[in-house]
Amino acid sequence: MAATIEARGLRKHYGATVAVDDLSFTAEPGEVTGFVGPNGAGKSTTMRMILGLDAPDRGEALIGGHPYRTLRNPLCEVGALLDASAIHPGRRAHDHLLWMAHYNGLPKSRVGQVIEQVGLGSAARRRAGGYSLGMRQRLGIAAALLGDPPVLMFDEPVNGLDPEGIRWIRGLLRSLAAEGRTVFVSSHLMGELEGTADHLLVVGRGRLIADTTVRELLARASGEQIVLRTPARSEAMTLLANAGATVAATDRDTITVRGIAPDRIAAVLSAGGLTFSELSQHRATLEEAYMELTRDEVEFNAPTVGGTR
Ligand SMILES: Nc1ncnc2c1ncn2[C@@H]1O[C@H](COP(=O)(O)OP(=O)(O)OP(=O)(O)O)[C@@H](O)[C@H]1O
Repeated sequence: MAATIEARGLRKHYGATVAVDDLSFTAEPGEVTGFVGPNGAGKSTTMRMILGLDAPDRGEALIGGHPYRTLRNPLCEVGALLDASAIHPGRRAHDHLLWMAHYNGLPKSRVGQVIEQVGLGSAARRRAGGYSLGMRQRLGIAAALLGDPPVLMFDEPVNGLDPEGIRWIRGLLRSLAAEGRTVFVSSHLMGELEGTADHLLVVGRGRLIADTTVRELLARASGEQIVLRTPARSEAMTLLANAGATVAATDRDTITVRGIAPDRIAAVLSAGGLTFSELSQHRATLEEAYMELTRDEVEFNAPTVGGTR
C-alpha cells in the first residue's frame, strides 16, 4: 500500500522563534525526497509535527491522508529514525526490537528479518551502550523498518558516519524507494543527497525555498553562466562589463560571465583583439546550487574573511 506525506500550511513557533513558517509540500511513493536546509531551518520540527510529537500552531500534516495521531497501527504505516541515541544503553538490540514488535502486535519473525536487513546480525545480542554511532543508526533503522511501513522518515541518517556507513544508507534509501515506499530524508548537506534523492524540498528559516527535482535545480543553477578562460583576464573583464555583462574572476585565467550570450562574448573579445582558450556553459554542482539558494537563509552566517562576499 503506497502512501504520501503531506504538509499543509504547517507553522510552529517557540517563543519569539518561528521554527516552521507556512510549510506545504507532498512527498510521493517510489521516490527519495530530500529535505534540505541549514542548521536551524526547521527540519526536525517539521518531522516531529508529521510524526505527532509536536502539535503545529497552524496547518496539518498527513500520512497517507491521515494525521499521525489517528493511525490505527502507526508502526505499520510509518517508520522513523529521529534520534539514534534514544535507546537505553543497557538494552540489547534484539530485546529492544522484540519488545517493540510485541508492544505493536507484530510477529516475532520480523525481528530477525530487520536485524539481517540492516546488517546487525552478529551484534544484535550485545548491549546498545557499547555500539558505535553507525551501529546505533542501523538499530534505529531496523526499528523503523519493523512494521514494514510504506512511509519512512530519517532525520540526518548519515550524520557522523564513515564512508562505508554512508554508502550503505544511500543504497538502502534507494532500494526502499524502488520498492514503492515514500522515503523522506533530511540533511543539512546537499552533497549527501547527490545520487540519492529524486525530489528536493529546500528550507531556510522555516520556509520552503524550493520544491524541485535534482535535475531542475542543477539546470537552473547552471543556466546563464558562461565560463571564459583567457590569458588577458582583466582586459576581458573590463570589455565585457562595458558590454553590459556581469563578470567575476574565478581563477587566475578564468572568469564567469552572466547577462550576455556566448556569441556576443566571442564578438566583444575579438573586437578588442583578445584571445581565449575556453568559452563554455557553467555546470553547477548540487552543493553550489544549494549554497546559492540558501545564502540568505543561514541562521548563524559566519562573516567571510575581509567582511565581503
Ligand atoms: N524545543 C524547542 N524549544 C525552543 N526552540 C526550539 C525547539 N526546537 C527547535 N527550536 C528552534 O527552532 C528552530 C528550528 O529548529 P530545528 O531543530 O527544527 O531545525 P533543523 O533544521 O532540524 O536544524 P539542525 O539541522 O540543526 O538539526 C531553531 O531556531 C531552533 O533553535
